[in-house]
Amino acid sequence: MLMKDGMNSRLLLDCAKSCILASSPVFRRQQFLIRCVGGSIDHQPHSRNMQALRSIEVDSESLIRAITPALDPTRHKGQAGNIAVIGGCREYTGAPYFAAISALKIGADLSHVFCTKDAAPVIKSYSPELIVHPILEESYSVGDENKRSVSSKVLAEVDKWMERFDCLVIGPGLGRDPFLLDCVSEIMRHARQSNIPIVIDGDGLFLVTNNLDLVSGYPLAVLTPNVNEYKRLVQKVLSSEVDNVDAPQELLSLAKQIGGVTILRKGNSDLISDGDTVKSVSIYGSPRRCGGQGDILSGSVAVFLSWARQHILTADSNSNLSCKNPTVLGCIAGSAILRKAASLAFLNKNRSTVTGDIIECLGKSLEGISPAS
Ligand SMILES: NC(=O)C1=CN([C@@H]2O[C@H](COP(=O)(O)OP(=O)(O)OC[C@H]3O[C@@H](n4cnc5c(N)ncnc54)[C@H](OP(=O)(O)O)[C@@H]3O)[C@@H](O)[C@H]2O)[C@@H](O)CC1
Ligand SMILES: Nc1ncnc2c1ncn2[C@@H]1O[C@H](COP(=O)(O)OP(=O)(O)OP(=O)(O)O)[C@@H](O)[C@H]1O
Ligand SMILES: [Mg+2]
Repeated sequence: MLMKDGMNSRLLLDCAKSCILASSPVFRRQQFLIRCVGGSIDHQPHSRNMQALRSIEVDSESLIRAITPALDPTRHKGQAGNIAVIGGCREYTGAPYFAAISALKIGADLSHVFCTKDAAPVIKSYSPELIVHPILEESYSVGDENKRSVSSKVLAEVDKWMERFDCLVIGPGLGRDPFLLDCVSEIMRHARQSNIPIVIDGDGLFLVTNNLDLVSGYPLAVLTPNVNEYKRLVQKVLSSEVDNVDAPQELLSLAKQIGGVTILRKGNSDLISDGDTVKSVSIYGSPRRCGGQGDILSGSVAVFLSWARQHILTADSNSNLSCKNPTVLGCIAGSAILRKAASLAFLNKNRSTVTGDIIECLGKSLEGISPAS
């Protein structure tokens, strides 16, 4: 293995782990299967693409060390982050929980969930750590004549808290009920007026793809599409099918076309662009694809984005970060921490790894890069 300039021992350890795992028959079979279905699900099957990805790979560990705040005894509750997840309905209670608890496990001080009335007791029962607001309503529980008043009530409830949040995560487990999505559109408009960053995932992406004006031209918006969500976004915005040969260029065009929002395209490498620059995070994660990993990512990105914003505001001009966009920095850091946690969880649990196991490794994953003391 060649030692590159500046490659530290941790990176070498990562490479060594990757090599050991890459030589295992199960993992090789997995990679083979992924390549077989290549074009449609994987955005790095082509050698041209792989070369391009290598050239835009970032040193995520240095970046994480730079933006992670010290555990300083002079700081008070809230200064390390107050995050709100808007999601959780009759069908889905796991996704908002995963996103909100991940924010706390990364190091945010407070994590809220705004969900439907049915989902709230369930989410509360998962964890006393979360602050759960049972305020959203779906069409089945609201008569047509009440829609306007219910909608104003929902918005007033969220507005009471809005200014206190460092970032909103909109969409994990939100569902697709039209009335609920109308209310969430209003919440997004208010967040935007207050200059609060928004991470949009899951059903939030379903909403935004059909209403691009909600995020278009808002530099504090982050979209985190998975393979299906990305396909829908490309079809809608670029009026074409996904191009797996020149993935970075396509992502750049997409982000630019939506007015400079930041997009994190999830896959075997995570690709990030704000329409100006493209970065890749390819550090080894896990071959396990259990549902919920995207939810961990959205909660993690929200915290790192808030920290990056704080860092940029307070750092002197000598700060040696090559990129100064907090949304891009948040995406890089969130992706790297999730992938490291997934790899740690997989080392212990192998095929039985589930999302909860990965969440339990988030702290260790960050500690390995930026120790608390
Ligand atoms: N433990 C949990 O609680 C977890 C909950 N999760 C939550 O699940 C939600 C969906 O996220 P996902 O990742 O399954 O969406 P995705 O890959 O686009 O779709 C897959 C296929 O399903 C279909 N489809 C989806 N919704 C539909 C609907 N309402 N009605 C009809 N069809 C629908 C979809 O169809 P299409 O959109 O292509 O028409 C596609 O074929 C989201 O809120 C997420 O946060 C996850 O985070 C995992 C852990
Ligand atoms: N093929 C892959 N190889 C390695 N890692 C991957 C692969 N696909 C996704 N990941 C990792 O898993 C994370 C979540 O991506 P995924 O596509 O599972 O999101 P999702 O479908 O939105 O998840 P969720 O089930 O939470 O909705 C990505 O950020 C990436 O780090
Ligand atoms: Mg998802």
